[in-house]
Amino acid sequence: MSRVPGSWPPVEIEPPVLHPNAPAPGTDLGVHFAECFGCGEVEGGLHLRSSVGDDQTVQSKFTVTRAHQGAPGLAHGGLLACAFDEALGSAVGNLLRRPAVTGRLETDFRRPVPVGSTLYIEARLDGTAGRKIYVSADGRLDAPDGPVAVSARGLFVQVGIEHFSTHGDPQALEKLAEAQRKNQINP
Ligand SMILES: CCCCCCCCCC(=O)SCCNC(=O)CCNC(=O)[C@H](O)C(C)(C)COP(=O)(O)OP(=O)(O)OC[C@H]1O[C@@H](n2cnc3c(N)ncnc32)[C@H](O)[C@@H]1OP(=O)(O)O
Repeated sequence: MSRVPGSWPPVEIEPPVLHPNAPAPGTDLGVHFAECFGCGEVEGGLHLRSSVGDDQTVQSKFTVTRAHQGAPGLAHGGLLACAFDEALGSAVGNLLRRPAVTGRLETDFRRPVPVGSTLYIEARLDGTAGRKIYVSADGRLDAPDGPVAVSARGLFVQVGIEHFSTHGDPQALEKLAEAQRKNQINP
């Protein structure tokens, strides 16, 4: 359920088709990039942890610390949006294994998220339309069946791998690709 007006996805979509090498339900997805603010070992980062769920979902967990505050004792909304960007991106990257970036991210903040609470995020693939990949997620407080505190929906746009080398850090990208080849993760 969303408070954002308009139907979702906003265009006619194809059902998502999982990559043949997509990890099976239950697989721990680990860290996709050690310096990622969402899932890496970054000081003050979100340290979000994800695994594959059933029915084309990724389940993620993120514990709010004092480093994530906006108002005293409460999570900053922008950091919560970051957690959803990561969780949605993880669903796209791991289940479809198509290189993609966030084009649009909408968030509904429905309950305050206190420091010390853990957000249980379920991200699901909604559908694709050419290069456009539609995903959505709910984040529940302190338990997988807790009350929904934040909902999000996003459009990811498939890009060529040159997007990352042209606009990012090609050397770091090559190092990451090498590590992934060794671990046999991602194409
Ligand atoms: C295992 C991996 C785990 C990864 C987890 C990490 C998750 C974190 C993900 C991120 O945060 S990525 C970083 C934040 N995003 C960016 O930096 C993207 C910056 N934007 C761009 O680079 C370009 O705008 C973009 C690649 C998204 C699109 O540019 P393009 O020139 O390639 O495509 P174009 O603008 O023609 O858009 C393609 C389609 O998407 C649509 N589109 C793009 N942006 C849109 C938007 N904002 N709203 C609605 N539709 C949008 C656009 O209308 C069009 O629709 P049609 O095909 O129907 O014509």
